[in-house]
Amino acid sequence: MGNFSSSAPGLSSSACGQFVQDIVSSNCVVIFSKTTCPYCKMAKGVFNEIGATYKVVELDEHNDGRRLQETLAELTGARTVPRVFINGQCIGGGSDTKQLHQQGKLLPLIEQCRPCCLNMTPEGSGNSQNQPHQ
Ligand SMILES: N[C@@H](CCC(=O)N[C@@H](CS)C(=O)NCC(=O)O)C(=O)O
Ligand code: FES
Repeated sequence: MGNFSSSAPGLSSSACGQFVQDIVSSNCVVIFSKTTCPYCKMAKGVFNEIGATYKVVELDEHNDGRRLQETLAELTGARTVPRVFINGQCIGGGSDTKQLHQQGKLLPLIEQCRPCCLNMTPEGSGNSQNQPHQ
């Protein structure tokens, strides 16, 4: 038939919710982003600066990007990108990320993630002694 791309849903909205939950619970930092978005670049830049690894979902390259954006709007109260999650919690967008960093509050949030999920770069002074949990 060939017409299944017109309106056929990819992920259902509950599957989108599950997708988001899975990603944010298995990665310390997750950025839902669009490749062309300067605010998204700003958010990534902040995490690059502090040497934290992060998982990126580029909504403009994802088959279900629009649906995921709706899901994120429902979950976080804003349908803008980026939507940044640390340790399963949405901390807001790009400006919020930058502001938390300027206030010195971003790193403590990342440090609350389990150390096994935290990949700090070794060059970071004094931050290389994360003790693994048993
Ligand atoms: N202050 C917000 C601004 C984010 C924002 O305005 N994003 C716009 C694009 S630049 C957006 O997502 N618009 C809705 C859309 O693209 O669907 C932040 O820093 O995250
Ligand atoms: S600046 Fe345009 S998509 Fe974010």
